[in-house]
Amino acid sequence: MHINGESVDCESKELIKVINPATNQVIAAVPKGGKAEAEKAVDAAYTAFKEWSVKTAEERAKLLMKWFYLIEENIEEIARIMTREQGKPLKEAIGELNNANSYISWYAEEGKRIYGETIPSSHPNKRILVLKQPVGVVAAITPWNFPAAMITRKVAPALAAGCTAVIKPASQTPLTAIKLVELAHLAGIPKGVLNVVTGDARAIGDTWLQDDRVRKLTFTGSTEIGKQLMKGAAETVKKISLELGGHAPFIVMDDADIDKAVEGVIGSKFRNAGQTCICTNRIYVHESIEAVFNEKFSQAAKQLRIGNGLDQGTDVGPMIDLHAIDKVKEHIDDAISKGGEVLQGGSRVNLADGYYFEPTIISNAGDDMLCMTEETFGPLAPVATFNTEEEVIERANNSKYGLAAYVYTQNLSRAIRISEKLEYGIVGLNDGLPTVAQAPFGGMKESGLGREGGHYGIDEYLEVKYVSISI
Ligand SMILES: O=CCCC(=O)O
Repeated sequence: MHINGESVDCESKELIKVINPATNQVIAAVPKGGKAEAEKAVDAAYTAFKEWSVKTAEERAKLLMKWFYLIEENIEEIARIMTREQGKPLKEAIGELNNANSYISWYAEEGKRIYGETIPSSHPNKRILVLKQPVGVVAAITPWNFPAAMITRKVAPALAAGCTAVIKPASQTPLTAIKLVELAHLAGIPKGVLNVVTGDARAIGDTWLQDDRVRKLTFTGSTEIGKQLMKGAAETVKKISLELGGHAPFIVMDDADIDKAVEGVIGSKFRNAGQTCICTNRIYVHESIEAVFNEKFSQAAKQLRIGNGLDQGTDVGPMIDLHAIDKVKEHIDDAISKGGEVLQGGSRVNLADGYYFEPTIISNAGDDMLCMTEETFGPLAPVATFNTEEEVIERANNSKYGLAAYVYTQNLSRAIRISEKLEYGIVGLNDGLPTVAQAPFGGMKESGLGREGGHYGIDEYLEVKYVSISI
């Protein structure tokens, strides 16, 4: 762990094993921190806030950019760490790190543009001045599927805004987080500004929820845990951002460029072995193009090479663990029992004791199937058909989730109509990979609160204050 600029152990001396999902081998162990370590991290962040928050944005940007360049210089090494603890192919790990780093450079600049406002007063002898100020200590709880990007997406705007942070990375993927924080210290980011505590999620999370010095909680993970954190944060009325579950529909209209749609859905569905919150979960294809779409989609999925992410040429790595595999199997069994037909894949792959699963396509999907109503979080692509635009919009919106949706069409009016009607925070219009640092990533309904990325993303770490001046 890293607390107050130092690499530290935990009081209990207990350890958590880190397992490579490609081999099921233990590759490292990290301290199992708890309440004591979580408190120490907040002590450090709270103390560091006093000096960090009054630095100029320019000074903070210089340090953030040094961190950016160190990540860039060490990208291959960090990517290997990520692939070994998380499983994703090395090329995806490098892609994630470039994306993660782009949040650091983007926010290093954006921190310089935290503009206030002056508001004309209704009293002739008054002036109103609006200030934006850092919220204070930020607690970031991050998931295993993006071990770097989910951290920088939170802490880059937080630090640029003048906040300090305590991070709890997922127990499956703490090594990338530790490496990133080590590099931050090497870059000269002062001690206490960025702290990482590994260990018991419940003990650490509860400690931070109860601590009123923590003024902001930011979390990416399941809707179930997000709801618990939201309740916990209410005790001390913290600001919160939640990036929760998704159940993305991928709509292919009859006028779509089918090759482009297939390319889009392959990326959107199978990257990270289907384990991203904006992965396509259910596909709706116009009934007139079903046969040709399914043929091309199956052919493309068949080309994907499954293997250890460290091996050259691997397209799809292992899933994170057995639990993840079981959920995919459950969704496939349920779909088959309800009339689904397996066009491609469908089975676990026995390779080096790892958690591999074939990219799987199921046709004849019905709205009553688990995979059409719940987030699968794995490489399963159910394809359903539809007849009219109104019908598909209604079916796409019929979900408690509202994170990302995808639409493929070449008709401009239709593209705009559908994009406006989809109840989702992100719409990929002829675009299967919409995530970038300058755009406001986030969900509607039970997919979350707040936005990460773009100028919206820094507001999450700022308080608005107005000064009423009588002259
Ligand atoms: O899983 C959530 C993040 C997905 C992305 O960054 O595109």
